[in-house]
Amino acid sequence: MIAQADISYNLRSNSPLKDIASSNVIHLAPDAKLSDAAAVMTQRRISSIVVMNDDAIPLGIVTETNVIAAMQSGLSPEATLREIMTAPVVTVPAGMSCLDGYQVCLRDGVRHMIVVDDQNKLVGLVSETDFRLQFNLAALTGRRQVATVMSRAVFSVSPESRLANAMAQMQAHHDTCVVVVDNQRPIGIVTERDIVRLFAHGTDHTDIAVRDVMSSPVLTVSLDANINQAAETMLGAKVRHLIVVDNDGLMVGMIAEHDLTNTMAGSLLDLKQLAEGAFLHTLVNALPDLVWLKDVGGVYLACNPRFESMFGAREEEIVGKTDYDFVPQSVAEAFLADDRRAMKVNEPTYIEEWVTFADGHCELLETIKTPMRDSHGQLIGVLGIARDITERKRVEAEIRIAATAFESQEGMIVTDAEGKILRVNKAFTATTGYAPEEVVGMNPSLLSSGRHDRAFYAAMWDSIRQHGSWAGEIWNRRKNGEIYPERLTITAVKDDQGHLANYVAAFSDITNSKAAAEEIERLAFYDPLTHLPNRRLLIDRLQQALASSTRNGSHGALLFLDLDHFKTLNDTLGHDIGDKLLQQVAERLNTCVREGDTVARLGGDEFVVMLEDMSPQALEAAAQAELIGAKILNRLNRAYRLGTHTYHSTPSIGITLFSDHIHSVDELLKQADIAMYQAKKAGRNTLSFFDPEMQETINLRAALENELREAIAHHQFELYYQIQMHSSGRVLGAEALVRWLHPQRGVVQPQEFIPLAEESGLILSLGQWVLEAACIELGNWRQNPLLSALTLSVNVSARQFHQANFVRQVKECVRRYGVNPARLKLELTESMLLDNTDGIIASMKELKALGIQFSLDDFGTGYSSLQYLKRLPLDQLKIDQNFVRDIVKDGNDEAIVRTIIAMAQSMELDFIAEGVETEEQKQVLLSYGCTHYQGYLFSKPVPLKAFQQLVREAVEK
Ligand SMILES: Nc1nc2c(ncn2[C@@H]2O[C@@H]3COP(=O)(O)O[C@H]4[C@@H](O)[C@H](n5cnc6c(=O)[nH]c(N)nc65)O[C@@H]4COP(=O)(O)O[C@H]3[C@H]2O)c(=O)[nH]1
Repeated sequence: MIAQADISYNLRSNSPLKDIASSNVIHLAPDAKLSDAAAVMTQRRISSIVVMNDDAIPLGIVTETNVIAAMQSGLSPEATLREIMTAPVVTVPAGMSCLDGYQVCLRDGVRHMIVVDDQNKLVGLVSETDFRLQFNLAALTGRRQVATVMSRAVFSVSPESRLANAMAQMQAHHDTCVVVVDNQRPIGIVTERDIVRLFAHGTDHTDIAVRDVMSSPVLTVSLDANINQAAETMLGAKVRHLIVVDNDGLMVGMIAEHDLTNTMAGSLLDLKQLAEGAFLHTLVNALPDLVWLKDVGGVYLACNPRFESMFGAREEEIVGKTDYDFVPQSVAEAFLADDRRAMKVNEPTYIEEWVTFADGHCELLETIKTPMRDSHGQLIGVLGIARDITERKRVEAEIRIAATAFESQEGMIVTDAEGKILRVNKAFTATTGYAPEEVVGMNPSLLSSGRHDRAFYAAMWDSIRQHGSWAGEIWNRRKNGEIYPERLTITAVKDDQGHLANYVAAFSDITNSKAAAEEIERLAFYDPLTHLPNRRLLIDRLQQALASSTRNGSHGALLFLDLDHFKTLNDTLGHDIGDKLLQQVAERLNTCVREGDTVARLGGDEFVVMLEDMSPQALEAAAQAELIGAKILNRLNRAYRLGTHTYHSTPSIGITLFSDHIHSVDELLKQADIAMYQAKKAGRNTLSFFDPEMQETINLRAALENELREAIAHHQFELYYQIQMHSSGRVLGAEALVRWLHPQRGVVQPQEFIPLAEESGLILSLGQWVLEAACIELGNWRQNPLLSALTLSVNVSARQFHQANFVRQVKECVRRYGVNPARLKLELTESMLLDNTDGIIASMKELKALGIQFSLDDFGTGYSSLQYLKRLPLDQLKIDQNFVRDIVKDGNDEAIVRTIIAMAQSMELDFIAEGVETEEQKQVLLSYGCTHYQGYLFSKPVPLKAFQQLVREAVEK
């Protein structure tokens, strides 16, 4: 236990030597004489003299012992100090602690210590007394009795003994004094100082009795006195030896100053060692690190509690064992290999290793293995200290990851809570042009482009405050002044206490992606040829316009434009020229409307102009729309320069108004389209407003188309037969005419559905059905003598004939139903023969080769030239009923009929007049040589049975 009071000794023992060294050092030059030294010692009552050169460097020391040794060896008093001094002398630095200094004294067996400065120059001299006084060790060891410290083997002489003899004894025993006793009672003492004094006075010492030189009376101290008292006595009498006597005054020993100091200092050192031991023990046990010591053979010598937890065993269970007793063999071998390496390289070795503890958890340990040696330098084992660095490594890894993430492709800014920039990354510099040192400490607002108003930033900071982050697109400014768009995310970062600590901003320059997005938008929403909004964008805007007109009650208008005869331009001058016209039309349209209005191209030659914010009054709005429509008509009517061509184009414009959500976008577009169609019908190059009645017609048509589709699917058709007669009353054959047996409406005439079937394409399946039905019937006729010689004419529509597989269809029918091909007559119309003439002729020839006949219907209504007709492999011309109808009254028609007949005759074609209703007509025709007739005069088209009856009646006549 260290008493509070002892701490002061401790502190004093730590004070530097220069504090206790006496600076008033008696010194002589090395050339000084032995006699000088003895004289100085005697005069000044000192026991040593420092021998020093002119530079104040101590060269040696001359003590009383040196002087006496010189005397005994017979050296002349004239001998120099260089010859007798102790050299080299023990010097210690002035900054060394008193305790350490004293330990040097003990180690080197010297009683004086020369203290030097950095340049090795003399600072002072420290004696044992100085140490003792400094340490003030009396209090520490005051209770110890003199008996425990004194030396019992005291050399003593009788008063009559010769001094020479006494000196020889002193030298032999390395004693500094000899006690003169008389019957064991100390009566005097002869010290080195006494002898030196004699020498200084030049007294011959060889034959003097000690009684004559001894100091007397002698100072004694009793056996049971404590050393404190002994020390005080010595100090008071300025002596260095006390004779210890028993209660009877008989000498039992001697105590020297050296004994006192040594004892006291020894106590102090013990104390220090004790304290150091306790300190080390506490330290090692309190350490969070694992600490252990193994001998060279790997046997545990010690460990701390933390280490105990690794093996799950107490220190006493670990000591004396090896790693093999606690961990798997491979691990033990690895541990020992590290130990051996540390011992081999003889310096601390660092190892990082994952270690599994007894309780199963793992730690990453950073282990330092240090070879340990004893005070003689002998290797005694390995000291291990291991620290858990699991968390540190994790944090390091996180930091590394964070650092890597920080240096990402995105620009990063980290600010403090006040918004001052703390860090930026390389991507930041690459994007903004600012080096880190230019922005650290600044506010990120230095990047502001000026494109956003206060409200924008206020909303941004509101979001960060409320939700902890903000993300969006922002315009910023680079160092070179260029403004660029970036996608920015700002996140507020809080510390462990939840206080705002930083803001982290991550951004990427989206100049390129924005341009790409704009390009994509352009492609998605704009027509690449004219750069006008396309249908999608128009629909989008129309929806918005509808919503806003509903809100504010204003009208809007849709103008649907179609360029008249655009197809002809394309076909004649080519698509490039057509495209040029479209581009110029687009430009002109744009000049006709206001900023907020939309000009769109739907495709082909169709444009739509959408006008907004027109009058809430329908009539007024219509007038406004008409005005714009007229303006457009006017502009588009002006001549176009298309390459080298000057071209005139006219549009047909349909207009419809809108003011609320009653009509959908699609309905409105359809209305405008219908109106445009009306304009076309009205002669083109005009504008027409949408007429609801027309829409009704169109709706009906649409309904009819659906019904027709159904009818085809469910075979709601029947063939009627109109008889064809010879002027002789002989039946020639019939024309098959289709009828729709409508479930509600009854028999529907072909005029009501054939044109629609043609337009919608349904004519293909309908035509196929007719052909098959006709062939089935013709097949049946073949077996019937009444009918087998008759010809059946079947109407074939243009679209039907142009089908690639039409010839095959006909052949297949003829084959399947056993038709005599010569009895099948296909009726073609003149108009259908205008396109792809060569293809048609080829098909006709192929069918004709089978024996199938061809009749040209409606002859005379078209523009067929004789030249052209001559190329067709026809069998018959049909004189259209329009000419027959008025043949009796109209000279014109009569002339036409005669011409047709003449043509047919010249081409050696058969000919038949249709629509013959009266006997008169028949007679006129007959007078021109026309002997074949079809018409109500003979019969209307009738169902099969009725037709057969007709034939029967005709035969019977
Ligand atoms: N006023 C009057 N009319 C007469 C007289 N004689 C005949 N007709 C009518 O004139 C039309 C003659 O047929 P088309 O010119 O081929 O004209 C046909 C033909 O172009 C077409 N058509 C009829 N059936 C078919 C068919 O199966 N396929 C195709 N593609 N078209 C057909 O429908 C048109 C009309 O057929 P329908 O209504 O049956 O009308 C028939 C017939 O009833 C007459 O003396 N006076």
